[in-house]
Amino acid sequence: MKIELKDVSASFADSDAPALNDISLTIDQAEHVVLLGPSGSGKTTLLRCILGAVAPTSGMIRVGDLDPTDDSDLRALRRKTGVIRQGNDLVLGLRAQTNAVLGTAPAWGLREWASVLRGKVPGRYQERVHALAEAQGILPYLRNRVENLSGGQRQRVALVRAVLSEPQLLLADEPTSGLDPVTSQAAVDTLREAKGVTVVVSTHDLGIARQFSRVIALRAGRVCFDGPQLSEHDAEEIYQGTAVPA
Ligand SMILES: Nc1ncnc2c1ncn2[C@@H]1O[C@H](COP(=O)(O)OP(=O)(O)OP(=O)(O)O)[C@@H](O)[C@H]1O
Repeated sequence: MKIELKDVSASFADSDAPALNDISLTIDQAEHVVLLGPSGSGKTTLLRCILGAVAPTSGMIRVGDLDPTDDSDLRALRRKTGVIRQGNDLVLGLRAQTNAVLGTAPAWGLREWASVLRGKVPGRYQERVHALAEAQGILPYLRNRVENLSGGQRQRVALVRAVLSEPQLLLADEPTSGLDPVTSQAAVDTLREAKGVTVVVSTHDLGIARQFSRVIALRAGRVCFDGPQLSEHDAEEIYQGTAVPA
């Protein structure tokens, strides 16, 4: 899905400075993009605006032909989008494998619901859940309740859930936080393998950023870098605050 933002600003009631300040950018259908920027620079807010979870105070957003601020478009947008949130949002009390299939629920019939209620993975998802869980190193934990998993294991369950629903858009907010280098790379590989899917990943990890062909950096709610390759010098500017707002 193509993402277009034009003059988008967003503010929160209890903050003086806008979280996003006049952002205009286009992310093409099937493009893979990394969002960088210091803590508080607006990365999560930008992802939430694209998802329709935060309404901009001004400006225009289109995701495909959908308007995230329009309630009637929002359901369709959410169905087409896989999301990995910071701190994730798994359903406690359910097994990892049940959480992993929850993103596919809109497509379930009675048979799938019956499987899930018995704590099983519906037949048509079994092979893919197995493969994704194996790639993420969480196969041994699939039957565990998610509250008994480590933070990094939960993070990977959230990744499997997001990818399993075969979204047209993947929004991943710091999907590798809390992961060791090996599992972090496996998570990045899974995101990069999502061919034909528009992928937007926020991260603080410059090593991850360098694996993506486009980096968009924010500073104080503004785009301060938008380019294909991130040099040491660019990274220094982004984090020292000397990059000139676009
Ligand atoms: N729900 C909220 N209510 C009030 N202010 C908020 C809210 N969410 C974010 N903000 C503010 O908006 C600004 C941008 O926050 P945001 O979470 O988008 O930054 P970020 O770049 O994702 O940060 P981090 O890298 O620490 O996750 C910050 O100043 C933050 O305090």
